[in-house]
Amino acid sequence: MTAIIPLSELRERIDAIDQQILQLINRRAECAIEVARTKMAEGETGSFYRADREAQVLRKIKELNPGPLSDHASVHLFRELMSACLALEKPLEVAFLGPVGTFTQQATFKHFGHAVKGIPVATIPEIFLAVETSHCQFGVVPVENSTEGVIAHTLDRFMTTSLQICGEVEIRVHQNLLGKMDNLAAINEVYSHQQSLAQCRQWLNTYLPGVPCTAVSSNAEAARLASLDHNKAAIAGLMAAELYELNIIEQHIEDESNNTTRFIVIGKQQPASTGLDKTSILVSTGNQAGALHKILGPFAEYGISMAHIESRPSRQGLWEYVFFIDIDGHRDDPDVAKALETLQNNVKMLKILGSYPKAVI
Ligand SMILES: C=C(O[C@@H]1C=C(C(=O)O)C=C[C@H]1O)C(=O)O
Repeated sequence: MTAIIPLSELRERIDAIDQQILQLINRRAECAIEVARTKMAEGETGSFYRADREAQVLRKIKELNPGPLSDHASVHLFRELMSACLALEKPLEVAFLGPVGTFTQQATFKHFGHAVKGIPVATIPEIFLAVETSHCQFGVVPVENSTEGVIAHTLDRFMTTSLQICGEVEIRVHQNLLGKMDNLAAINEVYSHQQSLAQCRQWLNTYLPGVPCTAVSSNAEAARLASLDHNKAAIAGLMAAELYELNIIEQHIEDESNNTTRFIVIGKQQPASTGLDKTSILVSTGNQAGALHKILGPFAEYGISMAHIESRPSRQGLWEYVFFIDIDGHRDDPDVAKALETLQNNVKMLKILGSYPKAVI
């Protein structure tokens, strides 16, 4: 058995290591400041943030991590370190679906770290607008939920925007029943966003049968309303419980245990290829026979996997549809480029919504 080391000695060791870490992270910060100066000298005017470089840094940390810290913990520490280094220049401004306390805010911090300046915005179209008009450099919007499917508002906005998808984030969504009361019997109404109500439908039918459920603009708004009335409950994340000082009446009330929401980052940047990327496209075929075959053919020909396909009404001709498709790879990767070129000739319209690194954390 190894000898027990006295606590005082261990604390001395930790203090000495902390000093070294502090010096090293500040040396790293100085490098990041130099990177910004170099980028400026090369004529960069926009943000110094680079989605592709950040993904590569985090992947390297995962690869090199010797333990005992988990990969997850190491990557999160470095996520925050990079975020703080980047903010030395000027914190990034990122619009998210507000108010504060939403899952979209959680996704924003998960992707960019906590040194960003998150700007809560009321609706999904307004998030697009904030980035289009350069009020914010990036925006974060929900795009699909594993229980409830796609978020139509987000997909529809892609038909007209010139913004690019620059990243993706996934959040395991746990729903909770929150309120000022301390038992279910006191509840005469439940507020939440319609997606969250849908994710908890069975639970609500079982434990609060007959209690009216009212859809509001966000989970955080539901929590705010619940904080005003002792008989109203909200379904929301734990961040909202803390923010609006609500009791957690019941945790994890989502019907599906793997309930996950995927968010995307929108901006004006086009991240470079990292070797582990995704490309999202929008395709319209017109109302012709064999349309789907014409879309899928080029991907099969060049051996490209498709991660997702979703159809939405085009809003132009009756029964005309557009397809939102996610494929593996970057638009600059040779096989992807060839497949997209072939596809372009097969369809009425092809819009590349963005190539971006696959989520690392
Ligand atoms: C330092 C750079 O700029 C930013 C800061 C990074 C970092 O701290 O590692 C990484 C990518 C950029 O968001 C860079 O481009 O390398």
